[in-house]
This record gives sequence, C-alpha cells and structure tokens, in this order.
Amino acid sequence: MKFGVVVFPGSNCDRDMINALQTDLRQEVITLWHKDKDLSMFDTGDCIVLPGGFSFGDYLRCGAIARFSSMMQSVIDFANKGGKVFGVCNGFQVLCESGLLPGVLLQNAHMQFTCKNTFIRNNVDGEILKIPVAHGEGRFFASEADLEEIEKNNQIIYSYCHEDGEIHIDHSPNGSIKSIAGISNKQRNVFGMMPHPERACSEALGNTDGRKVFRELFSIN
Ligand SMILES: NC(=O)CC[C@H](N)C(=O)O
Repeated sequence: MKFGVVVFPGSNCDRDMINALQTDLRQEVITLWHKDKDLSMFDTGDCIVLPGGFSFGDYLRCGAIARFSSMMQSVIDFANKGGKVFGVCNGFQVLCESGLLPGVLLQNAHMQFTCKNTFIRNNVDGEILKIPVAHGEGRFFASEADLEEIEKNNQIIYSYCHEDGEIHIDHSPNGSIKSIAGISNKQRNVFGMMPHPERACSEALGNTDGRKVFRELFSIN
C-alpha cells in the first residue's frame, strides 16, 4: 500500500507523518504538493494523507482555504472513487471543510491552544491508546441531524476518554460534542482525527500507540 502526503503552505506535521510512515511503519510514501493535481500513481487501495499544521496560516477558518487547492479537488475525486483518505488535525479540519466528512472543528471550549497527551478509545474494539493532541480548534461539532447519522452509522472511530476508558466531557481536551476525537465517513474510506498518531510511532519518543492507529485503519503490518 502506498501513502501520498499532501503538503500545503503552513503544513508543519508533514515531515513527522512521512517519517512515521516510512521509518516506523515501513510504507512507501510519495510527497504531494497542494498546487499539483496528479494522483494517477495511486489506486483505490492506497491512501492520501492530509497532515497537521496551519495551512494558509489558518486564515478565515482552519482548513477553509486549503480546501480550494487543486490537489484537494483530486483528493475529493479519489475519495469519491473509494480511495482512502486520512486527515490528522489540520487535515481533519480540511476534510470537514471540503465536505468529505460531516461536522466542523470549532475553537477549543477553553479558548486556548492545547498540547498534551490524551487517551482515546477505539470504538470498534474498545482499545485505549495514548496519543498527543496539539490544536487550538479541535472541538468537533455537528448538527443534531448529522450527529444522529454519525452515531447511527457507527462513524465515531475514536472518543477521548480517561486512562481507564471512561468517556466523560472532563477527559476531552477541547469540549468536543460526544467527546469525539475522530470520525469516518459513512463508506469508511475517509478518516479524520484531531490527535496525532504520527507523533507516537517511534520507540525513541517513548510511545508507539500511534502505530496501532495506522494498523487499525489501514490493515498494514
Ligand atoms: N497541529 C495542527 O494541525 C494544528 C491544527 C490547527 N491549525 C489548530 O490549531 O487547530
């Protein structure tokens, strides 16, 4: 399986993502520039990754400008053909802005940028992972109708929780509705999450829980 990592002006987690995929997970990675649009080297078994950062300086709203880049039009077409797309942090914000995922990421409830380890629960197998967050606008919100759909289709892939697995708003770093840390689309080929699994893939960093996220979502070894 091949991964394409899209770089926007202001991306700052692209190197971490490429390094985690290549070095820690031993995957083939191609770096993509936001002004290009060619994805012909990927097939639908591959994955396009939108990394974290401050694309276009977070002006207007996080992800609102990146969503109009020529590469994003190709990424939307790729997703609509069934290709896998994964957005982390700013990448998640871009996916919501582009309509590939429902909902929106609002400013954190406490109005501050937060950078710390959090615990998240995988809602498929209940596994609890320690993964860091680093964002100012990570409070997931969706309309009542969208939220009903998201829950009905089991699209909440990760929820913030306590180390023991309890889900309560107090354990959320940003006040997300339903403690949502990550969701998928209904077809399960587009995924977005605020925590950064690529920052937790190396033994040198003292945490390899992030590898489990990539393995769970993309069935890689
Ligand atoms: N690390 C990131 O991707 C930051 C995301 C975003 N720009 C925010 O502060 O919310």
